[in-house]
Amino acid sequence: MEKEPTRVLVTGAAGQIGYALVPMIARGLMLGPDQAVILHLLDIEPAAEALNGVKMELIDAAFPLLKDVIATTDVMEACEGVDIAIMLAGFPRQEGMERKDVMSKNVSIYKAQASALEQQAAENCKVLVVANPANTNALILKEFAPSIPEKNITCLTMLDHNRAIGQIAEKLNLHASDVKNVIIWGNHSSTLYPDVNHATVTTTDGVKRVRELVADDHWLNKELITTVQQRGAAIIKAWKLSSALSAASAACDHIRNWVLGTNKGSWISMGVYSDGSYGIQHGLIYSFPVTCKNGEWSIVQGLKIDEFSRAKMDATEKELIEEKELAYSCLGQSI
Ligand SMILES: NC(=O)c1ccc[n+]([C@@H]2O[C@H](COP(=O)([O-])OP(=O)(O)OC[C@H]3O[C@@H](n4cnc5c(N)ncnc54)[C@H](O)[C@@H]3O)[C@@H](O)[C@H]2O)c1
Ligand SMILES: O=C(O)C[C@H](O)C(=O)O
Repeated sequence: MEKEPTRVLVTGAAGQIGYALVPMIARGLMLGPDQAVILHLLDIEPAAEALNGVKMELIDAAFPLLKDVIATTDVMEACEGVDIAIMLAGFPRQEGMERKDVMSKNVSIYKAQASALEQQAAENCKVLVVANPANTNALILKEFAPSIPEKNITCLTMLDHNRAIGQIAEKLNLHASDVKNVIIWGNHSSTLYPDVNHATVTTTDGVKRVRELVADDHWLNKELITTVQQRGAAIIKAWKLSSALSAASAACDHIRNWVLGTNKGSWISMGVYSDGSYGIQHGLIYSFPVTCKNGEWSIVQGLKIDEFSRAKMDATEKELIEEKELAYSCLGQSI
């Protein structure tokens, strides 16, 4: 029997990540090659014509898995019955800005859209926030949509995870698929911590630890960390716009792993609700290593954390606590 189509909401769908992402979803890159989809595309009134253009192109591509496209500027209509919500809506930063500089514009969108999702989405809707500041937007969405289970609200750090893998693969002259189990801890910001202490590489001589194979602590503890932390800014500088195809691809990786499960022996990084694991403040949306099974993520437990890692994990936690305060003050509310 044919599976029911999955309804996928993409907010900010007329923007540049939206334009890269919707064909990936319609081709089955997010939910698999046997899962039909109905796309719900939302943008604001000034972008309505562009949104309609995206819809026209989706129809013209005649994707076999795409059963329908709803393109609207009405948030309540867009959220109706959705099983998955990819939140791109917001304003990207420009050269010279930190991601939290777009805070005041963007958090208010997440407060407003929280109640639409709460009222209209399917019961177990999975939410991925991509728009920056991603962790704090997700936190605001969670706080203003109290009936959505906390486990269903996540943010994207898979792009940073893939960036770290890409850098290690280049350094070792291997393919990205040979590298696994890097970790992104914390905030999707310039304080994020790419941890390679548990990462491994598959070589013709078997599985090796990244630290041993790279054998260059200066590169691992300094250059790699700074490159991943600053990669978003480097792309804005080079391309004049923020990353789009890699962000869209990472969003597909995040949802695919969450819904279909992580590969045996591998984890991914996801910004998720902290249950206090690794001493991180309860309730923050913090990036952890997670495995996924039966549509649920769980934080990988028991990893050894050295002093260097602890300090970096605490610094990015501290920034998230400050961002939470700033977000509430932007909304004119106290925590
Ligand atoms: N987490 C990550 O790894 C990551 C990676 C790349 C980009 N981003 C962020 O993703 C966001 C989107 O980036 P982009 O390059 O596609 O930006 P963009 O400006 O091209 O697109 C954003 C779209 O959102 C729409 N929008 C604004 N307010 C809205 C609202 N209230 N409801 C619905 N739509 C609304 C805009 O009209 C626009 O079409 C930015 O905040 C960017 O910084 C995050
Ligand atoms: O850096 C940005 O502002 C965009 C995005 O968050 C990225 O990491 O590429």
